[in-house]
Amino acid sequence: MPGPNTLYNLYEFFWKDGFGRIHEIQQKHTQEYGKIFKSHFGPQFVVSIADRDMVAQVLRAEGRAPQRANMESWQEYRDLRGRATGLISAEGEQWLKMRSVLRQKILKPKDVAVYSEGVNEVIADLIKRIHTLRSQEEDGETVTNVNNLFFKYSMEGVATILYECRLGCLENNIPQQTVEYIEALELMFSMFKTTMYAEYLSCVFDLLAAASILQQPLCAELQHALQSSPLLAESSGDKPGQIHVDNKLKAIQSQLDQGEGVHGGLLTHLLVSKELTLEEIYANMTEMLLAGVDTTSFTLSWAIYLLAKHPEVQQRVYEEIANKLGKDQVPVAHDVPKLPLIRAVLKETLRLYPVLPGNGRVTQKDLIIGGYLIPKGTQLALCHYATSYSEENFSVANEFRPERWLRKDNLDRVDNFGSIPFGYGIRSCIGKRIAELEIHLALIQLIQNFEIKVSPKTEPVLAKTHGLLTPGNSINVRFSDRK
Ligand code: HEM
Repeated sequence: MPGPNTLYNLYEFFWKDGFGRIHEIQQKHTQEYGKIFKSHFGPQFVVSIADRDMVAQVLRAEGRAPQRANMESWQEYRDLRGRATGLISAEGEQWLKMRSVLRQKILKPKDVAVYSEGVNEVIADLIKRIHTLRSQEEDGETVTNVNNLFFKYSMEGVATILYECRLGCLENNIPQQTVEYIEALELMFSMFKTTMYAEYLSCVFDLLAAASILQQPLCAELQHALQSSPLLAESSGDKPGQIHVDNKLKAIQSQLDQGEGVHGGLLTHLLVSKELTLEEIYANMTEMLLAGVDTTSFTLSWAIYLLAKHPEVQQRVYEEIANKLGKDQVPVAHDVPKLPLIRAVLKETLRLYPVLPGNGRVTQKDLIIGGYLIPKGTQLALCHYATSYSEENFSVANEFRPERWLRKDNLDRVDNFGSIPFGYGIRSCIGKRIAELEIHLALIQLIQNFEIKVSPKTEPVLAKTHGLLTPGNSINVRFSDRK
C-alpha cells in the first residue's frame, strides 16, 4: 500500500508544522497516494481512508463496541487511581453499559425537545449580550471574535441541559465560581483538543511515541493535566465539575425527604435511577461538557461567518423563517422541521468545516478494504475532511451551497458517508441532538433579530487544526438590527 514514510512524516509534521494542517494533509496525501494509504511512524503505521464507500464499509462492519484508538495507557491510569471513565474514553463492556444508559435520554430529537425552553432562555441572554458588546464598539454593530461569545453560549447551553442549572456565563459580571470553572475548562479544552477528541491526531502522537520520537506518550501529558486540573480530578472532593452534580443530588434528596415527586432531565434520571455509579456520572458529565462546548461554538462561529459572507443565502433563510414561523415567533424544537433551509445551513457548515476533520477506528476483525487485507487491530484514520471536499461526492465542493441538502430528502439521510460530521452508527456522537437544538434555535433567533454582515475588521478566515478544526483567526461580524 502506498503512503508517506517516517522521514517524510517527520518533515511534514515537525518541520512544516503539520499539526495545524491535518485537514490539508489529508487532502494532499489523498492526491499523492490515493484514497487508501499507509502512513509510517517508525515501526508503526496508520491506514488512512479517504473514500466515501470505504468509510461506509468500515463503519457498517462495526461490532457491538467499536474502538476509536488504543486507550490502554489511559485505561491503566484510570484503573490505578480507581477513577471512572466517561463514554469517550471507555471501552468494551463498560462503554456498552454507559452508552445504553445515556442514550435513553438524549439520542432522539424528541428526547431533547423538552430542553427548548431552557435553551431559549440562554439565547435571550446571548442576544442581550450581543447588544451590550456591539454598543461598546465605534460603529455600534460589530462584535469582535464571535467565538468567545459562542463559547460562553455553548457552555451555558450545554450546562443548562446536562447540569439542569444556569452558570451565568453570559452575564456582564460572570459569577466568580463560574469564572474559575471556565478557566479550569479552558485548560482542559486545550489538552483535550489535542488528545481524546482528536483520535486521528492522537494516533499520530502515540505512534511517534512508540517510535521514540516523543519522550513521553501523549497520554502522559493528559494524565498530568488531569492530576493538576481542579476540574477533572473527579474523586478528590469538592471540585467545580462535581459541584453541580452534588447540588442536584442534594436537591433531589430534599424533595424525597419531603415526600415530593422528583422530575427532571438527564442528570436527575441518572441520579435517581442509579444505573450508573456516582463516579461514572461525574466522569460522563465532565466528558460530555468537554465534548459539547468547543464543537458547538466553533460550528456556530463558522455558520455565522458563512451567512455573513453569503447575504443572498441569509436572505433566503430569513424569508423561510418569516413565512413559515414568523418574524418574532420564538422557535421550539418542533418548529425546526418546518425550516429545512436552516437545517441545510448547519449540514453545509459541517461539511465545509467538520469540527472533527478525521476520526479513528481500530479494526476488530480482518477486513478487505479497497482490495487490501487489513488485519484485525489495525489503527484506521477516517479522513472526513477529504471526503467532504471531494468533487465526486459533492459538486462545486468548495462552495457554500446549503440547498444541495434539500434535494432528494438529503436532510434526513444519515448514510451520506461523504459528510458524517457526527460519525455514524453505534459509537457516533451521543450529543448530536443537543448540538443541533442549540445551533438551530440560536441561528433562527439571531437571523430573526439581526442582519449579520462581515465587518471591515474581518480578514478572510482560514481553518486550522488544533485537535478540532478551528477558525485560524478571529471572526468579527456586524449585527445590524433587522428593519
Ligand atoms: C457540532 C457539534 C458536535 C460535533 C460535530 C460532534 C462530533 C462528534 C464526533 C465526530 C464524534 C465521534 C463519533 C465516532 O467516533 O463515530 C463524537 C463523539 C462524542 N460526542 Fe460529539 N459532537 C458535537 C457535539 C457534542 C455535544 C453537544 C456533546 C454532549 C453534550 C457531545 C458528546 C460526545 C460524546 C460523549 C462522544 C463520545 C461518544 C462515544 O464514544 O460513545 N458531542 N462527537
